[in-house]
Amino acid sequence: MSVRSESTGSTAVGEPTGAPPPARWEEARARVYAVGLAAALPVVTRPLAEADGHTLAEPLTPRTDLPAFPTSSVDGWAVRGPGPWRVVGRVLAGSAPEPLAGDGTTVEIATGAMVPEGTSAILRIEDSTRTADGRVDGTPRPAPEWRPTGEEARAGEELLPAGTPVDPGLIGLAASCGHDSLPVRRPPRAALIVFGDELLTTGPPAAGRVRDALGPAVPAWLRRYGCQVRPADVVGPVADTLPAHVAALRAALTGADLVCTTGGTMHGPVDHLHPALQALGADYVVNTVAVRPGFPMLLARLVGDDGRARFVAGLPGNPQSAIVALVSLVAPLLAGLQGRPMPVLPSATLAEPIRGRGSYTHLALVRLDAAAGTAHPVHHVGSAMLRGLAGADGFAVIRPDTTGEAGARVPVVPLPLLPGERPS
Ligand SMILES: Nc1nc2c(c(=O)[nH]1)N[C@H]1C(S)=C(S)[C@@H](COP(=O)(O)OP(=O)(O)OC[C@H]3O[C@@H](n4cnc5c(N)ncnc54)[C@H](O)[C@@H]3O)O[C@H]1N2
Ligand code: MOO
Repeated sequence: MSVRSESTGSTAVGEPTGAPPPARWEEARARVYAVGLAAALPVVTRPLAEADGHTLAEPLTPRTDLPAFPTSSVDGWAVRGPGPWRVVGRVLAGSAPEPLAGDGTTVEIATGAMVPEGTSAILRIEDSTRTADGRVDGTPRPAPEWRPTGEEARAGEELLPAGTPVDPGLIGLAASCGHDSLPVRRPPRAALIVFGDELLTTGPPAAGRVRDALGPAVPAWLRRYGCQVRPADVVGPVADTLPAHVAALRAALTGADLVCTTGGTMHGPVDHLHPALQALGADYVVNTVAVRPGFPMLLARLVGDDGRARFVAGLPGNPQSAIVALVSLVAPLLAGLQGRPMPVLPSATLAEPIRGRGSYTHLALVRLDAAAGTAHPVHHVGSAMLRGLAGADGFAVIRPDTTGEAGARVPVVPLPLLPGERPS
């Protein structure tokens, strides 16, 4: 069975004669997002405390009005009619009070307590005095001191759409809406296979051998995109033979929704990824992208025995190119698999010029100045280097057939960094 491709046309640079042309960068992203969404992960029900990092599979709606009952926002006196008021009781948070039956009566009320029916105002404790005969007196402030039913939301109102990432803010809101659990799409399970006999997994590079920089880093990036990656799912370096490639892919595909591989994406003497995908009967979703660096990146799809799609993302061996492939293809694929919207790219103003790469998109590492809204090119950005990337926030997108002039507004593909990881 041969590997089929969704694109057609003439030969690309670095590809064997007869290979289809590389996909345009935007088009490749749109295509992988669409296939990811079509293969969106199953919906499961998770208790709130275990839902962080999942994705809402249905809109979030409150089970009741919010608040569900009129709620005092102060400690004070719920009064009825004009004062002074005779104290007839007390209502604390957590109980359903009797109505205030007669004018001139009051109950002591705590913050968060349900306001008794018949209440005309709430007088703050600090604004109140006592008359000689023990009645409460004072002037309620003009603004209401309680939160009316439904002030925050109405029962059944859509608060957040399906596809929203579940974060601690959403979890708190869901709890206040009365939910015990949520219908969510589970996080994607990812695996990594590192190819390359020249790679060392420990010690300094020497004698023609380099350190595997991707085996330790890619799982951490994948986790930032919401994937679960167990240590046992990181495999390699796998021997540079076709049977070893096929066996490693087959094993990884049994448990993972997405298998990333590094290296071997070209057609050199020990590049076995393409023949291995062919042996497994995979379809190409994308096979090479008109982007520099990262051109030989690919995404292939296999259908499992259960009828569900699994994906193989071929990340080029050059380390920076591998990360370009992650932000270019893997990020939109994972968004689709999780049923999330296509990531919207922020834009920034180039502080310095960045050259174009002819008919290819150029992804150029930049540092962002959030306050100024500017992007600053970094140094040491060769595709074999990681020095520039380790100090960058993301990649400026220099579109095909353009030059990034200083002052131009360009999209930026962010690295999935956590707050505080690039202090200025
Ligand atoms: N004839 C052509 N050769 C190459 C072309 C081309 O267009 N025509 N493109 C170059 C580009 S661009 C890239 S990117 C690489 C991609 O090649 P592979 O994906 O097949 O990767 P490898 O050949 O296995 O390795 C390339 C390079 O990266 C180093 N490497 C690999 N894995 C790791 C790792 N885990 N950690 C650190 N470094 C790694 C490897 O030692 C090589 O130096 O192809 C070009 N060739
Ligand atoms: O495009 Mo390669 O991916 O430059 O290093």
